[in-house]
Amino acid sequence: MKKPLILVTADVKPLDGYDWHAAPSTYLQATLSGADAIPVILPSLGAEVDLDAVLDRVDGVLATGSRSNVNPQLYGAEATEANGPYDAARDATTLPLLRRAVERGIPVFAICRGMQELNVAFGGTLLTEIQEMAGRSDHRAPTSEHQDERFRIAHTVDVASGGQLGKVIGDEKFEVNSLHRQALGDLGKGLKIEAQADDGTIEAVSVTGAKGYVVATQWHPEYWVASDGPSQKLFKAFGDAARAYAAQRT
Ligand SMILES: N[C@@H](CCC(=O)NCCCC(=O)O)C(=O)O
Repeated sequence: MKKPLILVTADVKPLDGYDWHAAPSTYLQATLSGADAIPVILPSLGAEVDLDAVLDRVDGVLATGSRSNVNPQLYGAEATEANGPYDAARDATTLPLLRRAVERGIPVFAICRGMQELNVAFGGTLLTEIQEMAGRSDHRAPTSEHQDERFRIAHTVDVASGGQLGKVIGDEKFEVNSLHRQALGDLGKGLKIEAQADDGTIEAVSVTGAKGYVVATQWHPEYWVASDGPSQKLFKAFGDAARAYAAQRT
C-alpha cells in the first residue's frame, strides 16, 4: 500500500527578499518517521487555492505550531502590536482548511498554534499572555539558543479518562514541553477537552462528533518523536488514521 500523504501547514516568512511558505523540518521528519507518511507543504495562499481540490488528494492534515499568533479579530478581540506577530496569509489558509478537513472526516493532528487555529476555526476564543493571568504558570519556552533546551520537558498534563487522547496514550499523567504564551479560552463548537495542565490550561482537545480522527495538542510531540513514548504514540495514531482514510479514499 502507498504511504499516506499528509498536508502540512506553512508560515509565511520573509527571507532573502522573498516571502517563503515554510514548515519546520521537525514536523516533516515526524510525519515521515513517526507517522510513516509523506509530508506535503501547503502554501498559505488563502482563497486562491481550491481547498477541496487539495483535500481530495491527501489523507491527513498536520497543523504546525508557530511563534505568530492567530489574529484576534478572527475571534472578536482587538489586534495589537504587542500581541503580534501575525501571519494573515496563514490564518486565511489554515482556518478554512481545518474546518473543511474536519467536516470531510480527513484525519487532523493540530499542534500548538495549530490547536489554537482549530479552536478559532470552530468559533472559539484564545487567551493571551497567560503567564500574566492569576493562577496560571508560565508556559513560554526557556530563553536559550539551543533547541533541545527550548523544547525541554516543562510540566505534566492530566488526561481526561475515556477520551480520544486516552485511547492513544493512556489515561496516566505524563510530561510535556511547552512553548506558548496563548491558550484556548472559550471552546469552539464541538471541541472537547482531552488534557489539562495543573494550572487549568487546556493542553489537548478533540472534536466531538467529527467523522474522522482529530487530536490537537498545545505541546510539541514532533520534537521528541524519536525518543519519547507518548509523542511516538501520537504520530503513530495519526499515521494509522491517515492509512485507514487512504484505504477508503481510493
Ligand atoms: N504563538 C502562539 C502559538 C505557540 C506555538 O505554536 N509555539 C511554537 C513556537 C515554536 C518556537 O518558539 O520555536 C502562542 O504563543 O501561544
